[in-house]
Amino acid sequence: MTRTIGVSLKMYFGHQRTLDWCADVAEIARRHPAVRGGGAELFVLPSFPGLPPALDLFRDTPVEVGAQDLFWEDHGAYTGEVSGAELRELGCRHVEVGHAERRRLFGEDDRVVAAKTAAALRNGLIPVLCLGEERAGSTTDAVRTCLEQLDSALAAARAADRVGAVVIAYEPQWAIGAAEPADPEFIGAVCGELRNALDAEPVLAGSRVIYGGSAGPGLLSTLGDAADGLFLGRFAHDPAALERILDEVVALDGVSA
Ligand SMILES: O=C[C@H](O)COP(=O)(O)O
Repeated sequence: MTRTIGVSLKMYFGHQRTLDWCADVAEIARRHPAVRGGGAELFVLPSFPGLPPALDLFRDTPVEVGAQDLFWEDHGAYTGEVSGAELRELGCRHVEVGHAERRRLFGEDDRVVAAKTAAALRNGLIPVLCLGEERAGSTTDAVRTCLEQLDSALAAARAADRVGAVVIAYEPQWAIGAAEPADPEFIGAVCGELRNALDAEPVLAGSRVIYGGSAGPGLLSTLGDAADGLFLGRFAHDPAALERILDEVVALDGVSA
């Protein structure tokens, strides 16, 4: 099974540190058996100014580069915004939509998330659609919240008949920026239900369900096949930690082979 491993650098690094991190990760990707053998699909989301140099640094690797946000229109008088059309023109493959921090700090609501998801798909980008409940509770409640968010996020793309493969990043909001991820059994239960929902819709074929929220080395080995991969934040800041996660992909492949 191929594991999808995404990293968002959020706004943690300055420009030079972003370039140094990308160069280190590109060097790992060039030689690591998980990446070379296709066991791991890696995507990296730096800040906007980091995109062109990151695309250059990863050019001779299979690592995909994407953005952390986009605007819902493709062109026009929208000071300060960046369109999906421009991201695609640059060579981006992914774009993150609906992260809890954008909802909480920038007032993005379901309508905005749906418009941005549609803009991503319309421009040939894979939305990394962040879903997750606000407070810790039962798996049933978490699944219900995520399915409602998924439905709402895809509404505008459905209306435009532009639905396609997405990466769902299941991120319980209470586990983001925490010391530990959610309980692996809990993660597996929610990701399993999200997988069932995706499988029920042929138009979403090729979609992935990955887990984010204080994910780091060790989690993937525990999750096994319960999720399609991880969406990493702080615990991928050290490239060596990311390499350990890729080692886990190799070990898991060995187990399932
Ligand atoms: O974008 C990544 C997620 O929000 C997780 O971040 P974190 O691992 O630093 O909690």
